[in-house]
Amino acid sequence: MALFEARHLHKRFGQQVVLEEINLSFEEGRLSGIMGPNGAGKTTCFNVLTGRYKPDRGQVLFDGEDITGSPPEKIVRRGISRSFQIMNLFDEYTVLDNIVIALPGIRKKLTNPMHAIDADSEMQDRAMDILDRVGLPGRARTNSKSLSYGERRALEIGVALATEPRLLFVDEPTAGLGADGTSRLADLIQSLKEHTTIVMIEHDMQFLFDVADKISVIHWGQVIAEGTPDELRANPWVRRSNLGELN
Ligand SMILES: Nc1ncnc2c1ncn2[C@@H]1O[C@H](COP(=O)(O)OP(=O)(O)OP(=O)(O)O)[C@@H](O)[C@H]1O
Repeated sequence: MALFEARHLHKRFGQQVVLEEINLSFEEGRLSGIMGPNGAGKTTCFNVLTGRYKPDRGQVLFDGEDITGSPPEKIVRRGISRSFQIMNLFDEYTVLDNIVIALPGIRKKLTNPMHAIDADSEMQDRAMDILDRVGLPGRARTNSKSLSYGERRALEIGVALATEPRLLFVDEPTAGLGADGTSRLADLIQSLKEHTTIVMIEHDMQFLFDVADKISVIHWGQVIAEGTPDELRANPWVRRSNLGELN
């Protein structure tokens, strides 16, 4: 059984049907990619899958349970986390504190998190482990506003990992990164894949084809092609389409 499934999702905004009939399934331990032309509805689909929008029809199942229409905070508690396309960090806090305040249980444990964080060595250790995973251990005490763009993206993924998700949704992680940043991010994603199930929207097809185990192409509100990177490279529609350079 797939860890996560979307069945017959339909979503419209006013008269505009954005998701017509979306069916997706994501296997545990895999990296699943979603691609498609601009405006195809990829982010809307993520918003429905992670509880930000309710679908007009259809079902979302996580680990066999129906989570359709559950609010985002409930979905996070079930083990689904999301790293946003738009940066979502506390700029005035250190890199380490950004992770600590995302850890589960922090709000319960400390009445005033920012004042007591330094005294809580268990939380600090957990946060340092996450910074190790995302390649930022040397930046723990740096103010997050001083990070480079690529480091911010890595920290954002760290914040999403802090909730200890079983499933991590990542929206366009390479957006705004140069060649070096993209290559570092590819290494990071490859190492995260070993422990976390990931679903990723990505425009950079070369990047996606390098890291994904399976890719779904969304167009006209439907999944129009699906398969391994090799299968998709051979797919006549994908080859003919103007989605990007597949080589
Ligand atoms: N909250 C909203 N209200 C009205 N229309 C919306 C809303 N969110 C998205 N849309 C519309 O839905 C369509 C799909 O947008 P969406 O952002 O999901 O596409 P996308 O595939 O993620 O695009 P891109 O690749 O450019 O990020 C667009 O026409 C957009 O204007």
